[in-house]
Amino acid sequence: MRNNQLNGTKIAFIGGGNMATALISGLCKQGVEGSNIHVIDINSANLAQLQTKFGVSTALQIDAQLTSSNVIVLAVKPQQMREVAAQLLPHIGKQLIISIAAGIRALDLSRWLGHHPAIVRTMPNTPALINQGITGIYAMPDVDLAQREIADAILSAVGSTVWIADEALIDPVTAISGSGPAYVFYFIEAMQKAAQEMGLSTEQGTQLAIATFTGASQLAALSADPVSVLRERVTSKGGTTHAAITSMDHSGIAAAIVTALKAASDRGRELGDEFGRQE
Ligand SMILES: NC(=O)C1=CN([C@@H]2O[C@H](COP(=O)(O)OP(=O)(O)OC[C@H]3O[C@@H](n4cnc5c(N)ncnc54)[C@H](O)[C@@H]3O)[C@@H](O)[C@H]2O)C=CC1
Ligand SMILES: O=C(O)[C@@H]1CCC=N1
Repeated sequence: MRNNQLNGTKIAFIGGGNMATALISGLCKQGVEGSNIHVIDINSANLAQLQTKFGVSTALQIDAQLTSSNVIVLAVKPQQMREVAAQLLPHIGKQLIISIAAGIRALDLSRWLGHHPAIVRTMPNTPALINQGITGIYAMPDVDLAQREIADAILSAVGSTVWIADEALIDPVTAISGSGPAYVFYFIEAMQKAAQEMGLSTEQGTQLAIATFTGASQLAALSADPVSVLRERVTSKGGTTHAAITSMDHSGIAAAIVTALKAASDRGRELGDEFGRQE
């Protein structure tokens, strides 16, 4: 087993959708046995797929196997979290609870779970599907070191992790990297449209746009220079890039992006308020 931290750890998921599937796939690639993973979902088709693909055990509702797990990952939508916590409450013991839901605050989840102390709130993203995810992680003060290491090992199975000391900053993390893949896809879609309008084929536009994102991201990751310097190196005086960047500046694109990401972060906080208030 490559990930010794998780050796023998029994992990249960409530919610077996997109993000849970990415995490389970990453865990299995890390050598976690499917027999150590249990998934609860109300959708039997999702469960059948997970069972076939990863050899995990499954159930349509909370059962003894979930109760005997060491870690429970809550991977349902924020709107379902309160109801799931209520179902879980009578069955909960000393398990480490990891939530991946946007907005839902650790303290609210803890209260819904009878003041359960071991709550870790995380924000992964969909590149987890190809082991290139990045996850922000916050742990409540009573989560011990061994539990923090387990949480880190689970999320590291699908990419890298960034620990966040102040839970309020998980909403900005959600705005940057949780929702972030959608902004990148949005930009790629715009580049595809421009390519097509200027006469390139759909295939050519797609290939050019995606390879440019991959190459530029890798360059930014590997270069010792700041991203602004990398941008300046592309931007010849009086050249083509200068024409595009000047146009973007005139349209206020950078400022609009900052405003948009703040809206995402605000929405995360609102979700927390909306569901945290419910008693
Ligand atoms: N999709 C994304 O890019 C990201 C999503 N998240 C968070 O991950 C969580 C899950 O999102 P996705 O996987 O995208 O959603 P999804 O809709 O693919 O998965 C949710 C799953 O929960 C199941 N479910 C609903 N009610 C249930 C219940 N009472 N008991 C058991 N299972 C139940 C559904 O059948 C579904 O399979 C959300 O809270 C979201 O905020 C976090 C980071 C990124
Ligand atoms: O849009 C959402 O609410 C979720 C959280 C981050 C990405 N998707």
